Amino acid sequence: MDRWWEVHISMPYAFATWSSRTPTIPGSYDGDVLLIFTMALAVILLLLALHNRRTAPQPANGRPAPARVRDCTQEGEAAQGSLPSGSPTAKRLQRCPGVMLYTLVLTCKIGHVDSRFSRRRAPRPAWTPGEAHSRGAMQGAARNAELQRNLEVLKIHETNTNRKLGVVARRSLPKGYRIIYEPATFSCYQWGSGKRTAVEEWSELSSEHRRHMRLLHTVLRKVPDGGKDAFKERDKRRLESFISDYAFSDPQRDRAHIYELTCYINHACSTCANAEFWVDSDWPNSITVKLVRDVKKNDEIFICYHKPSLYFGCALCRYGETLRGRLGRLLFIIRNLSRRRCKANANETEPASDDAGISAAPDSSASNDIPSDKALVNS
Ligand SMILES: C[S@@+](CC[C@H](N)C(=O)[O-])C[C@H]1O[C@@H](n2cnc3c(N)ncnc32)[C@H](O)[C@@H]1O
Repeated sequence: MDRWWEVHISMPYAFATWSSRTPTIPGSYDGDVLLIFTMALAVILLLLALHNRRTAPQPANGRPAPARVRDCTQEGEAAQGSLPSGSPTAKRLQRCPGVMLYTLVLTCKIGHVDSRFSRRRAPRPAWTPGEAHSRGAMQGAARNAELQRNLEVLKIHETNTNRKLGVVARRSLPKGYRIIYEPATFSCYQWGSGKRTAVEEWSELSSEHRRHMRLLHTVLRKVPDGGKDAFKERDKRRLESFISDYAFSDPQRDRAHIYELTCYINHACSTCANAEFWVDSDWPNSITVKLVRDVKKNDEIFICYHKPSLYFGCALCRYGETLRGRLGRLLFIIRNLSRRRCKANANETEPASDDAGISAAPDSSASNDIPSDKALVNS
């Protein structure tokens, strides 16, 4: 087969792409099965290719096989017909770039996803938005009261999934209930107008305000505190990526706004989301979040992000999840399993501790990332 190596590369990818677009049934694991199958297929093909290379017939004169460097110089000759197309060297040549390229692509793909997880995580803050307010003392009493009202019914909590933190209901709430009303803590131009002003706006904040935002969002701790001059290209990218991940746009789809509590609500598709939001077009661009169905105590709140380029898809039915999202989830499960095993070994003799008592947090059987006393619960 002349284009043998192309089959190696394209087949698993075609399958993986197809599987990532296949809609999944809510609550089923067929997406994971397809992914595992795809990866297994890829590994089998790779092993077959390596096996074929090893078992390729040796030259009759018993001399050792020529080195790959030599093979590669002979590639041109083979292509020009000076080597017989059926010779072992020519066959090996056909396989070598395919296998190498295939391994490279697969490694890059997996490595890319893995790097998101292997980055050293900043320690979780032991604060609540309420506490941060009182520490920062940058907001008026009215704003504090509003935030307090939000926190009476909601809390930020570890979800024990690859979604990390999420917002959970403290008690049962009826459909139509306004769970959040809060003004933006940070605004800038990010989309629409084509200009990005995140760095300028960040630099113009008072140091008290920046400190407050750092307390709220661990990601921002790596962003320099000083003025614009202190910003390197990497810091600028970090700030802009934070805005892209966490900000809500105003109705004009122009300015981006960061909210203290709403920023922690995770995404579900418009069919599965149990809440909806809207942003006021005028300053201070407050956001309102309202329930569109009844929720029980400890249910996680989901809104639809309405963003076109999401890779993670719906948290409940997984609609829109891409291959990257699936691999991310798979890696989280693998890492969590190994972490649980390590913890179990370490605590073999110690009595099991009572966890946060959040029964409905998704996958609550899995180990908690942060100790319960440090969970972001405003009790
Ligand atoms: C606005 S933040 C939500 C808070 C976030 N979970 C945290 O711990 O900071 C958006 C980020 O949460 C994660 N996320 C939100 N919804 C998700 C979902 N359905 N599945 C996986 N990850 C999700 C993604 O990493 C996304 O970039």
